[in-house]
Amino acid sequence: METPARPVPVTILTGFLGAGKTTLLNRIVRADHGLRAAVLVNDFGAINIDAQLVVGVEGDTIALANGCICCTIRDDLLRTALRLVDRPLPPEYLIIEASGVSDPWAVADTFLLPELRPYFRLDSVITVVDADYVRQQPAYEALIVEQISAADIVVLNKIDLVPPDQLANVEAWVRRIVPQARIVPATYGDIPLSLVLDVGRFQQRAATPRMVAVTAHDEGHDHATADHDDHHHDHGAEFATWSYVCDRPFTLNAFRRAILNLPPAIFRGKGLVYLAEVPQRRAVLQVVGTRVQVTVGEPWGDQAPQTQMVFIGVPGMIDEPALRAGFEQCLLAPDQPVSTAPAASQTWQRPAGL
Ligand SMILES: Nc1nc2c(ncn2[C@@H]2O[C@H](COP(=O)(O)OP(=O)(O)OP(=O)(O)O)[C@@H](O)[C@H]2O)c(=O)[nH]1
Repeated sequence: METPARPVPVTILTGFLGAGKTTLLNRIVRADHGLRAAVLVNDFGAINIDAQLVVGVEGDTIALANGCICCTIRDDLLRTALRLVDRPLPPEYLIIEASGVSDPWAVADTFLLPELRPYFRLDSVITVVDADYVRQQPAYEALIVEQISAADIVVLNKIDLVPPDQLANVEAWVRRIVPQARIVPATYGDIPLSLVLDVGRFQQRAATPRMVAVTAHDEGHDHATADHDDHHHDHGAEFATWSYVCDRPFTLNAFRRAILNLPPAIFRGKGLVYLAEVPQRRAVLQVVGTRVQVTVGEPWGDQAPQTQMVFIGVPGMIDEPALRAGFEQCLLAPDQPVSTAPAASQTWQRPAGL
């Protein structure tokens, strides 16, 4: 394999489940950057929903599902990256959306391996933070802090959902974890492209030792630092995923009930939904904590209508038969009438206490 004249710049998008990485990625790929970009999307669940939600990439979108590129399917990342540069027309830019459970240090490390180093240049690690929800995940705070600590740029997202004093608190908390990073407040990942692509921030800090500030749950008690070099663990122990696929349509009202009845142990859900009320279009489900969005999206096109959903939650607390039974009850019965009024996009609120 020939070494390219200019190594391909790599941007790693990271951040906890539901923070807004795919939303930001969509903005980046739709923007007018004129680059032949390849996009690599990693979903922790068995189905790669995110790759189906990324639209309009000039080059291509490659899905890496059923594991995390920082640990269980790290070799897939290495092989895929090598295949990209071996193409007759290699990409001019590579954007990687890591799964919401991944450790960005480990993803970055892969690009520093001797196999990849000649072909790629890490440009920056961008960590997307959900300003509304980030402090409400105490069980996963260590991972969230690790993701933030790897950032060259923090996109402080969802500022539309938080009052100014909460925003100031979250920003101060982020600043304590990663004092050297640039922090960019945003709504729906709406930030200038010049702040995220080809910014060369990774190199600037490459010489500094990798020390991660670990914060206590109690605000203001930031304490020791730790070296995270060998942190390639399997996330299977920390997160459980469950997927549901079905070719028959749901009715919207029953689906709404099933989603609002999801157990609190499930804090993330996403998928494409085949709804009887809008059979010709893909409905997109998004569950982040208590917030649920169902958006009526693009026509199914060549794809046969099919519900594909992934749910992520606390291991040992997801009753799969009960979940399956709940969704089977949403299926349209053969003689059941369907509302002729087309279903519009909806926002629902799950009960608090999640
Ligand atoms: N209100 C609000 N919602 C947002 C914002 N940004 C993203 N969202 C919504 O948050 C949900 C999750 O966004 P995604 O972009 O899928 O999040 P993600 O980080 O890719 O999630 P994972 O794939 O689980 O890691 C979607 O319903 C988005 O529409 C924002 O700034 N404000």
